[in-house]
Order: sequence, then structure tokens, then C-alpha cells
Amino acid sequence: MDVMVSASTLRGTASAVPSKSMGHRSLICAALAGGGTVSGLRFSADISATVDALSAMGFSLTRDGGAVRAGAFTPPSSRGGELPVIDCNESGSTLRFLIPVAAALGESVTFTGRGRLPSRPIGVLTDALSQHGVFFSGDSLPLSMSGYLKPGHFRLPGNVSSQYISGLLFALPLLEGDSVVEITTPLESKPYIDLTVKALGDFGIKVTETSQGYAVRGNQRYEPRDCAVEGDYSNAAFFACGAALGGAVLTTGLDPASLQGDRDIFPLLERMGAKVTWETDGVRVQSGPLRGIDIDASQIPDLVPVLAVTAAFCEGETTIYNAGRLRLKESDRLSAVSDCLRRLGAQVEEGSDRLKITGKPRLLGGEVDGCNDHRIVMAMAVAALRCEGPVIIRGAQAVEKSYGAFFEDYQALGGNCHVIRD
Ligand SMILES: O=C(O)C1=C[C@@H](OP(=O)(O)O)[C@@H](O)[C@H](O)C1
Ligand SMILES: C=C(OP(=O)(O)O)C(=O)O
Repeated sequence: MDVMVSASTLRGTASAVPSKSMGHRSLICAALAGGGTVSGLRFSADISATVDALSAMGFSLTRDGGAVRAGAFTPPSSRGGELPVIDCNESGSTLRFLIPVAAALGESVTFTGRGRLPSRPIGVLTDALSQHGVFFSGDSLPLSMSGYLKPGHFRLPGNVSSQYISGLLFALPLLEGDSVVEITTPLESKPYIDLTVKALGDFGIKVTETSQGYAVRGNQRYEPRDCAVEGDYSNAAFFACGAALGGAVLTTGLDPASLQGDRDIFPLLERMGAKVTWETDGVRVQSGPLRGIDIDASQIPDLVPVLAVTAAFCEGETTIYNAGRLRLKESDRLSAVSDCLRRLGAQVEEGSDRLKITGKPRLLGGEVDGCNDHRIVMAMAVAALRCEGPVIIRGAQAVEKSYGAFFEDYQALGGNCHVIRD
């Protein structure tokens, strides 16, 4: 699908979509508990991937509107027949969370995926698990695995993906002995691990943070719980940045006490010069004279595309650093966002782990490829708000990965967009 987006001003109220990160976590915990209902879900492609993958692994999950009810686990090995194929579609979280879970259950399965997922790294995780009793066919998809995960001392770098560590934290409490996870390089994306520890705690699982990583007691049991998924700061960031560029948007449904690292979008926009106010019914962003700032991306990778777009309209320079990991996402996001912004007329310098953006009051517009990356497509729709000419975004259906209704919600706020090719 190609979409044409023309300049406009976003105004009004946006209701935050449910957090994709918390959705994955609550579904996995409920499945492992064998009971409880996760409500407030939206079945984006990634959340559907987790539901389908858990079902293929033998967990009973019943969908009822925006909720999923968990039931008993039937090990695929007890059913006989073909070994299950667990399709993670394009979802890195699904794959990296469920490989350790399958290993803890001792199930022989094959993981597959599509899009960029087969080229996103999993070697760090398969190496760590191989040292603890699990056999893998290789370190890329399709990936077959067998053997029971053994407890012990796991050593992993902290700067490739926090999803490996989250995956281990779901699995290790199920083992018969205690484990430690030692993180051998400075930890990036740490707030995502905090979300995992929180979700585990909600389902009765205790994990202790230590000076070197995490300590996890074995023989723990997930307890069934009903829970509702909180609002998503990462996706709320698109309309918040859109408002900062010249409008005013109130976002409702975000937990002000959330552990999501991407809640930093609001203090960052304030530092850039937007007006941000927390009100009883939500958080309001109003435009202001924007100036460039330095941004450490190590804990907030998913904000980078839309922050880079916002920076393209700030007076002066913005440097986004510690962002090397962005190259390992649905696209090489440093290269994708630089290329797209340059096509619209922005001044962007791309380094191996950083972007330097020199802002201009307006960009020209033009045609960009969404790079099969939801966050690039949504960021380009935000860029179009301040372009002189229209922006054509090719492959805009990529928004389905996390936010299928993005363009409807964009229009509801006054955004000017229409589909030019289905
Ligand atoms: O655990 C999670 O929910 C996520 C962790 C982050 O990945 P990395 O830890 O690989 O940076 C983030 O980019 C991704 O969108 C979601
Ligand atoms: C990187 C993302 O997701 P995942 O790693 O789960 O594919 C994302 O949503 O931006």
C-alpha cells in the first residue's frame, strides 16, 4: 500500500494503543500460568504472532474480542506426529522470548519467521543455551532445537538485544535449579528488562537484580492472573512529536508511573522546546520553538526514527548517539531514516552508531520507501506534516506490525493522508 501524506496540523485527543511490549509479556506469563485473562489487547501482526506461536507450542489460548484467556498446556511431544513449527512472523520479541521457553519445556520445535527476522541476530542466545543442554540446528531461521535447558550461570553481552535476557528470565524460573544471568557489557534497552521483571512479578515469579545481572530461583510457578495491558509510549510518540511540530495533542491511556523507557519521549520533547503538560486525563503536547539537543539512544531505541524526524525541524544540530543497535531492527533504522529524511530534503550525517541532523524550518517532500518497517512509515507520516510538497510513502502497510489503525488515527487528528495504491 502506498500512501500520500500532505502537510497539516495534528490537533485533538489520541487514545494510546495497548503496549506491544507488555502485550507479549502478559500473554507469555498467562500461557505459562495456564490460566488468567489478558485484556485490552489489539491484535497487531506482532501480538498475533505471539498468540499463534504460543498456541503452536501447545498452550491453550482463547481469543474473545480484545482479550485472550489462557488454559492448560498440552506438550506437543505428548500428541505425537510432526514436530511443531513455530512461526514468529516478523516479531523479534516473539522469537527471542520463546526460544528459551521452548528450551525450558524441553520441547523439540522449529522456529521460523519472515521479513527481516531471519537476518536479525540470535547467535548470542543460541550460544548461551547451547552451553546449558540445548541443541540447535544453527544460529539462524529456520531453527530447529531439542533438549532440556539446564540451570546455571549464563553469560551474555548487554548491547546486542535485551530480548535475549528477557527470554531467559521467562524460562529460568521453570528449571529445577537456580540460575544467574551475568551481563558482560553495559546493558542497553534496560527498561525492557524492567518490564519483563514487572510482568513476571505480576504472575508470582521473583527475579532479583544484582550488580552483575539477574539471579533467578528455580522451581517457581507462574500463578494465573487477570491483567489489562497498559498504553504504549513508543507508539504514542508519533502523535506527540507530530504535535510538537505545530499543533496540540492530548494522549490518553498512558500510565504516568509506567516502567516503559519510551516514556522519555515527553521529557525529550520538552528539552527540544515543546510544551508538555500532564493533566488528569492524559498528557498534552503543544508546539513551541524547537531546538536541537543531544540524545542518548541506548535505552530508547524505538524512539529514534521519530526523534530524528523531529530533529529535522529543530533549529540547530541534534546528535542521536549510542544507536548502533538500530541497525538490527525491522530495517537498518539508522540507514533507513537517514535515507528517507535526505530524500525529503533534510540534512543528515550518518555515523556507525549515530545520526547528526541539522534542522530546517520545512522540508521539500518527495517519495520514500517504508523499508517494511512500521516505525519508519509512521515517522515519515510525521515528517510530512512540515513538508512543502506531499510525501509518498511506499509500503505503508508495514504499520500493521504494531499499529494497524495508525493512518485512521492520524486522519482523526486532522492529518491529511490517503491511499494512492492498495
Ligand atoms: O523487549 C521488548 O519488548 C523490546 C526490546 C527492544 O529491543 P532490543 O532489546 O533488541 O533493543 C525494542 O527495540 C523492541 O521494539 C521491543
Ligand atoms: C524492534 C521492534 O520489535 P521486535 O524486535 O519485537 O521485532 C519494534 O517494534 O520496533
